[in-house]
Amino acid sequence: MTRSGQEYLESLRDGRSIWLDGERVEDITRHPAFRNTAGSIARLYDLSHDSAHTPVLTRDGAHRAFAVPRGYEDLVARRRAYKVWAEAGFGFLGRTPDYMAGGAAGFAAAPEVFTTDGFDGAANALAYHRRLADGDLYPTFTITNPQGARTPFDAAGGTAEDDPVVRVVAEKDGGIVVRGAKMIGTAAVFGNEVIVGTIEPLAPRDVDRAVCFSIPVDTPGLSFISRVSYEGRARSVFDNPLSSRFDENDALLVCDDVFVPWENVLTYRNVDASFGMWWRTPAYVNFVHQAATRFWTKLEFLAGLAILLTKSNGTYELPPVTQAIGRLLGKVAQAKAFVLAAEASHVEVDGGRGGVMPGKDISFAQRIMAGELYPQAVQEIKLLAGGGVIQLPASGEDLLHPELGPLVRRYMRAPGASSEDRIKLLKLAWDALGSEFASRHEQYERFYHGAPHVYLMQQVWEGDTASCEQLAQSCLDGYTLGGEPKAPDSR
Ligand SMILES: Cc1cc2nc3c(=O)[nH]c(=O)nc-3n(C[C@H](O)[C@H](O)[C@H](O)COP(=O)(O)OP(=O)(O)OC[C@H]3O[C@@H](n4cnc5c(N)ncnc54)[C@H](O)[C@@H]3O)c2cc1C
Repeated sequence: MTRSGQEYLESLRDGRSIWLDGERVEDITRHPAFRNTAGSIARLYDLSHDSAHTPVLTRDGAHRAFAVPRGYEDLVARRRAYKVWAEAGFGFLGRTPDYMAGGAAGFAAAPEVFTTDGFDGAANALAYHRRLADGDLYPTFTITNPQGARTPFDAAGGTAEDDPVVRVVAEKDGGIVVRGAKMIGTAAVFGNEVIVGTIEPLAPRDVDRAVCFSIPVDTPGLSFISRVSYEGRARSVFDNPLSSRFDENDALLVCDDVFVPWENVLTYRNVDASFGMWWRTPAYVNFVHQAATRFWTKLEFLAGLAILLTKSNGTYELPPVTQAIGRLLGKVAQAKAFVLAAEASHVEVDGGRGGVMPGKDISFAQRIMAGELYPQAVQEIKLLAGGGVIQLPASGEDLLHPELGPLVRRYMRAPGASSEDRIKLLKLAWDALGSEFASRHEQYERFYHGAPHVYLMQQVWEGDTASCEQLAQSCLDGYTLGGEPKAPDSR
């Protein structure tokens, strides 16, 4: 059964080890650096119990993202569910519970990928999916090795003993002991379970690092070292409307000799399965389905912001400004088209279990489009915004000050809008476009699905280079020096 927001918040009060700025955070549901975002996530859970949204968000009592899609209609239904939560966070909550839920459904669609010589993780992968769906748990993941420690540490001049990357250090009765760190645990501090794994290809000698497991966030020895909290720095919701409520957090995950029971282990000392679990199951493509829907929503929000901003600045009707809005709407349509096209080009999942997944080449290409398009859209809107987003009172409280308030109200306004409305709009715009929170979002959209040198190469390896090449070659084959043109081959 889906949980209520209150049940979700209670699940976070479990003694988890979260460090922020030298402080061990006692209760993230009450701490000023986390509580509003925890509340925003709780509202997502409550939406599942809102009769207007229940049929869209749930299926058989669980969130739709946990269901293994069996056909095109299921993919469309899942996207509609993704869209409801994406809109609730205006596209700024990337790792809502439905993100990894789709990944878990991907594991369940192809569990045979987890069966390897020496360790069979298939039953554990299915149990992981069932556990999450039945408990409506919030899963997240950390599958990136800390920069600077990617090659085996001893090969790079350190000792294997000092390797900072998560690795197996011992086998014990009933499980394994792991030690090391992973980056970047987005929203991990808000989750119930976290997957620790590896998405990059590993060399055969990396077997100690070739492990993937999921553990409860309050597991002894597991801690999270948070980056600076934008929510914690926010002055108020009026002053920082996005960062004060949608700061999903990023944290370094540290396993200090963590015991992991065998039933939580998905892959064990196997470089091929640890890599393949993301790529040979629909997990990654399912991630993109959620992320692409959220990205489309975020662009809708940004385009809307640009329209409101330019209307408030009195520039909306100027043809070059209207054209810039047209360009932004074109980007929105492009983002939407990737979602619809990936669904329309769905394929059956290998293994004959009857599952389907969004088309791989279009899903993979979405990462290229989004990583390039997001910074362009932000720049475009900043150019339209001008200086008003900077020339703002330090706090909305200035409006309430007995001496200063009347001055602000008199001199900071636009035709047809009160100074309060204009300041409110401009503060929202700067939080979305220029704040530290906004800057993190630019980095997020560029990197959260991997770095360009990885996904661009992958597009070539996985893409249909042959038919593109063949089409160009058929043109070349159609004429010769001094010869008669031939009729093109029918393809
Ligand atoms: C905001 C944010 C949130 C994230 N959330 C998560 C999360 O929740 N879970 C998770 O597991 N990961 C997460 N990540 C990590 C993300 O997966 C990685 O940042 C991404 O895979 C890139 O790896 P990297 O950061 O090590 O960059 P690098 O691989 O170091 O790449 C950085 C740059 O170095 C250059 N470069 C490096 N190697 C090469 C090469 N071989 N050839 C050419 N150029 C190269 C390129 O210019 C590249 O753009 C997040 C990242 C960000 C920024």
